[in-house]
Amino acid sequence: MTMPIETLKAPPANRRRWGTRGTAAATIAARLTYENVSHDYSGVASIRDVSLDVAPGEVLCLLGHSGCGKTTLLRIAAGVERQSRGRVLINELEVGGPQQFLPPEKRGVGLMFQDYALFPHLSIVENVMFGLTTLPKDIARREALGALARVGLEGYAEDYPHALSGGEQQRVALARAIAPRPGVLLMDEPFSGLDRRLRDSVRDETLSVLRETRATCILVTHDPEEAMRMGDRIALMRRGRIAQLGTADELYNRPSDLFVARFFSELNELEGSSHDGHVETVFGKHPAPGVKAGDTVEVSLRPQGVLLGEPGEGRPGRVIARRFVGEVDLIDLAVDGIEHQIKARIRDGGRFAVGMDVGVRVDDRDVLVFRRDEDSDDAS
Ligand SMILES: Nc1ncnc2c1ncn2[C@@H]1O[C@H](COP(=O)(O)OP(=O)(O)OP(=O)(O)O)[C@@H](O)[C@H]1O
Repeated sequence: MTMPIETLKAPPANRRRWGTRGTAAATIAARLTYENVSHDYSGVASIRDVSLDVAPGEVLCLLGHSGCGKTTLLRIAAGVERQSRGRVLINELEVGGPQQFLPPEKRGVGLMFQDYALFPHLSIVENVMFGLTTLPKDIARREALGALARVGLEGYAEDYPHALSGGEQQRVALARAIAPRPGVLLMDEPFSGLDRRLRDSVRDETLSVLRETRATCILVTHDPEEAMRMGDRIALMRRGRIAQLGTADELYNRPSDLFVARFFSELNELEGSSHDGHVETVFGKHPAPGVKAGDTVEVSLRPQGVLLGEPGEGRPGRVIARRFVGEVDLIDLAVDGIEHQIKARIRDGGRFAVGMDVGVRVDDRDVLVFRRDEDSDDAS
């Protein structure tokens, strides 16, 4: 399509900037609680007995593969979906459950969706005023302009959504979500429509707006890095349940099972024998607190924990393939005593040419040991 030349002119520099930090209107953060919530769609379970307490002002990331129930859990808190069992409470008041069911507009909950859901026929400021219908019009307009100023777009108040880039529309959607000062803000994949280059700065600015508003926030994402950057805690979901709840550090360094570990990193599988307090692999002994001799164990090795050196420095190995992927090289290795190839992520890996003999050691912090659980598998 040919665009008229005047619509192609570059945006003024200040249009790319967000507003002044510290100027977003603060809210009274609320506590959001799910109590044994389950949900079925036509008899098929999508949420299974989820209990979760989100503290006032906390940013909690709901993380998981497609179809694991993240959006459904969000919709249940918003009141746009009615759960089959269990209760949702805001500040200890039942807002969805057997006693009462409050509609979305009565819950003090703000929503922000992946597609931003701006109304094309309303101007930017009218879009932001949309959730402020209980206020007199002049006050609603002032609040909306204040929220737009915080995201750096007050100069575009009278424009229409189609004139804005995807990143700017995202900022309008954020302004609209915070303008009514919700106690709880629910965000469904709010950055997924943005290109990678823009995403990092938009995430940081959004987080800073969230901190200023002090709203309690649940943010849905399928991207582990995003969850680690944004969340005070992460709830990793699997098939309608919470697989693990904790800080990024806890989930990454102390994953409760292989599913959680695999979500955050590619893994090499190793044969290992169990002993009291440690396991033994071709790379030697690795600490494994809680493991007893004779336990059936699954041993995995993160590619970033593979250390390469001169032949003789560790287990004999050979470089089979190498690919430079930016910050690291991905190296496939044949290692003496292991039938399958081992993957390594190596900084400055250019010195390891294909065919070269190397010595292979491992960093024990990247050796993960799980006692085998008969029910465990890796599906979402
Ligand atoms: N309106 C619906 N009717 C029937 N089944 C549904 C409906 N909405 C969701 N489901 C099913 O419920 C399960 C959970 O869906 P949900 O959208 O909550 O997952 P999700 O983790 O948000 O996935 P995605 O990341 O792809 O959005 C899926 O199996 C999905 O097919």
